[in-house]
Amino acid sequence: MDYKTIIVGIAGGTGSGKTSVTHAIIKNLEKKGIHSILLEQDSYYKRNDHLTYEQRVTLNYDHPDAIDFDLLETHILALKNNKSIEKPIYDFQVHNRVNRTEHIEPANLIIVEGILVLAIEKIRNLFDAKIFVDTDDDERLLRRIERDLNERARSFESIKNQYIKTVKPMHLEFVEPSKRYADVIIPRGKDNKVGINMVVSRLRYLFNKLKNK
Ligand SMILES: Nc1ncnc2c1ncn2[C@@H]1O[C@H](COP(=O)(O)OP(=O)(O)O)[C@@H](O)[C@H]1O
Ligand SMILES: Nc1ccn([C@@H]2O[C@H](COP(=O)(O)O)[C@@H](O)[C@H]2O)c(=O)n1
Repeated sequence: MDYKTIIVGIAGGTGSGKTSVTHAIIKNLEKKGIHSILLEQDSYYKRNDHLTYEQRVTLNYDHPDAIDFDLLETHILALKNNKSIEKPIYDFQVHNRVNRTEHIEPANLIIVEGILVLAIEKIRNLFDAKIFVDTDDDERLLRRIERDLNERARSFESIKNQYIKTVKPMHLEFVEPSKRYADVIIPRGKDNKVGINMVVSRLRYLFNKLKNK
């Protein structure tokens, strides 16, 4: 293998534990002196400045068209070519990007996390390792309800309506079928310490190979 940069994709349904698993991987690698950078698919939701808040609330945020995958691809390729990027910042409470960005410097290890990152062919093809976090639907839903109530300023009614109208159907159409592209499936999310440690070991191996070239 001839890596200049290692790019890892981490997908899974909403509430599956992708973010928690990703942070566990990053933390474990950091302890071993390996710095990685994270691109969250959520940061790449398209701007909807032309819509009112009431209109933005009703959008389908689980369909691939909601996300600017062209910009995500451009940013992954820029980092791979040793160039810095300005990562967008998304605000879930107002359903829109904010006017600030986060400056990200290149690193040898890039992690791209999000519900659809394995579903989109041109993004999937950029990954050296593809991971799917697999958690039971009922647990994912319970976690999502709790999180959206506490962290995303949503009402129970809005969470329920969104789940039935868009989240569940898009999960069945796009997210769940993308599991077939994964190299590694991590059941149960962050509680699966063995699975996480195996991924960390593999990434350390690839990183050391890259460093010693
Ligand atoms: N194993 C777990 N047990 C209990 N709560 C969890 C677990 N994993 C994640 N959570 C919680 O569930 C919510 C969603 O987890 P997160 O890692 O953000 O998932 P995702 O990024 O897939 O939506 C968060 O509030 C998180 O703290
Ligand atoms: N304005 C928005 C944008 C996205 N969502 C939901 O976020 C979910 C993806 O994030 P996870 O951390 O759960 O993977 C996705 O299922 C969207 O429905 C939203 O509710 N509002």
